[in-house]
Amino acid sequence: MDDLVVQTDGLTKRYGERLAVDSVSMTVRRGEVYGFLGPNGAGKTTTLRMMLGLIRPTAGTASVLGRPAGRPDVIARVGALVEGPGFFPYLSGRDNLRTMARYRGLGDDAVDAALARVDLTDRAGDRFKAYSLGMKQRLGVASALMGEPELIVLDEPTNGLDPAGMADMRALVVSLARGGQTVLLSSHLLAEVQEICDRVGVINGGRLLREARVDELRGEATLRVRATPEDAAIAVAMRVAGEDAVRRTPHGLELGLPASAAPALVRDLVTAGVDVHEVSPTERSLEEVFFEMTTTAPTNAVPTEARVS
Ligand SMILES: Nc1ncnc2c1ncn2[C@@H]1O[C@H](COP(=O)(O)OP(=O)(O)OP(=O)(O)O)[C@@H](O)[C@H]1O
Repeated sequence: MDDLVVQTDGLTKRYGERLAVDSVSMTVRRGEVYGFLGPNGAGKTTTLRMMLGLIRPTAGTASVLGRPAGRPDVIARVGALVEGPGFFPYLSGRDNLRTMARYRGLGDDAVDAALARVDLTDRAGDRFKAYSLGMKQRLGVASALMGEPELIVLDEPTNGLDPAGMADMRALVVSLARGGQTVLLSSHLLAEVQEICDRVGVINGGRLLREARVDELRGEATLRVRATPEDAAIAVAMRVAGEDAVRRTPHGLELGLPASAAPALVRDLVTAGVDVHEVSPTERSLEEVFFEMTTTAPTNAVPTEARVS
């Protein structure tokens, strides 16, 4: 389908005994920022390398822009920064990019546009070896952006950056997607993924545990309410939110309502003679969801009862 930029089906990579990627089926849609999320060693880089045609899958398939991964006509439409490109230390940033641009059949205009995009124009004449880590990282991203590729694949793009550099990189990724490009990035930083991604695939132990929109993963927002008498509060809450959307917890009531519903709810509670002590919106962070997922989901580990002691 045209709006599927990446589609993998049962993608698997085995290194000897180690199953680095275990039957991953994922989809990246046109124009989105897709976060490939997982702890160190989860299988992110290996999956990305298979998508780019850098390594062969042991089993399964990956299609990119509707074609089998790694075909020359696809490579030209994909920009990637996976495990850092090799830059020449004694060449300037601009000359490094020019060398790559020639190889890809691109002109100097593509180099200048990419340098401007990552805010490196002023320092483009400096030797690569004199760049800070953040500038090196930005040059790497610039190399992926040359030629306005339809899909940009970035492996841990904020790795090694300071907080300001990370914020710049996030803003850049968001602006790329706004401009119509599709971005697939891997990260182990949940807060980052939560902030900039539209959809995420969560991978652990080589397995794709879940693929969903960030807001779906986090679940619906709820309102936590402490009010007395509680029975009267429950009656009002059920009328406002519906019977199924009211839960009694040790910390008070939890209602399946967004924060915007709080003022009207408080008015109704007070009108019914209920004392309201606290109303606070609660939203699970992706970190909580991720932690739940990676600690409760089945893994490749041998079940305890099957172990021989
Ligand atoms: N060439 C290789 N030979 C053997 N094992 C490998 C090879 N490449 C990766 N692996 C193993 O496959 C597993 C997945 O590695 P991968 O680099 O894909 O993880 P990752 O999610 O990208 O981790 P990180 O965030 O640390 O980069 C790891 O256990 C790793 O040791």
